[in-house]
Amino acid sequence: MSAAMLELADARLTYRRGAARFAALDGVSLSVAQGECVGVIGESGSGKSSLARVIAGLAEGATGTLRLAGEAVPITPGARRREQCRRIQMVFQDPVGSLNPVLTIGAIIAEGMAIHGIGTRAERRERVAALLADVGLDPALAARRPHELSGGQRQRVAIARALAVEPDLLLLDEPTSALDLVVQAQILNLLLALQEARGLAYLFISHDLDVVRHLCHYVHVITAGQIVESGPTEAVFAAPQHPYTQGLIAAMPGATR
Ligand SMILES: Nc1ncnc2c1ncn2[C@@H]1O[C@H](COP(=O)(O)OP(=O)(O)OP(=O)(O)O)[C@@H](O)[C@H]1O
Repeated sequence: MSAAMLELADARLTYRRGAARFAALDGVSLSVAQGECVGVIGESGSGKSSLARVIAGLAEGATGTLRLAGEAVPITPGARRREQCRRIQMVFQDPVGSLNPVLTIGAIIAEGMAIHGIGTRAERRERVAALLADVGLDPALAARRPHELSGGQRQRVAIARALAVEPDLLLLDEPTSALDLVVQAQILNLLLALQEARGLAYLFISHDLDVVRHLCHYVHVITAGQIVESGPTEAVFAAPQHPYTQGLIAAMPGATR
């Protein structure tokens, strides 16, 4: 196994609930190697999105330590250097809400490259066309706007936008949950192919156990802001140790009870 691309240690995030404090993340540690897909599974409210937000540098008040390829990266929003932000990109669940409706697809994909000073305007245009082809879309779609695309096409655009700035780590937060099953399978296969071609590290967050089983090498199970079980995906699915994991797997459609 190659050296860790992402190392997160003792991540904590609390929210205020009236006068009380509530721990959405309660000491989470995990790592992802280059070329590896690590899954995080748990039910709604277990802390999965909070985890993604902390790693992406979007969670005010988060504590813990984060390293990318051995380099310390601040965990607090606003403290990261632009170059550090570039290296971690996120793909969200909702491909409608995450794409700016007034921009063309080409502008959406090129925006990050411009912010990070990648290429000239002409080079960026060329790169947009290549990225659209890489994610299985017609480069002519660059001139369209998000509302003219299907849900699956929009999610391909979101992936192209993330890849445009050449990240080391992709944070995938329920990237296929809003899609129907056929399109979901196509997007998962695309993610697998892109990972193989580019050696990316993926942190894949999902409540969908089937999807995680299909895609991830290693899996963490989270509940109430804590990881309660971790292991190679097949081992965890074949012989879950923690009662919470056992319950999740027993509740899967098609599980033998
Ligand atoms: N801004 C916020 N203020 C207060 N509580 C919050 C906030 N965001 C999330 N929470 C709470 O923190 C806990 C973890 O939320 P989080 O969104 O991380 O869970 P999740 O596993 O991603 O759930 P889902 O799959 O439904 O998105 C939940 O109990 C949620 O209600």
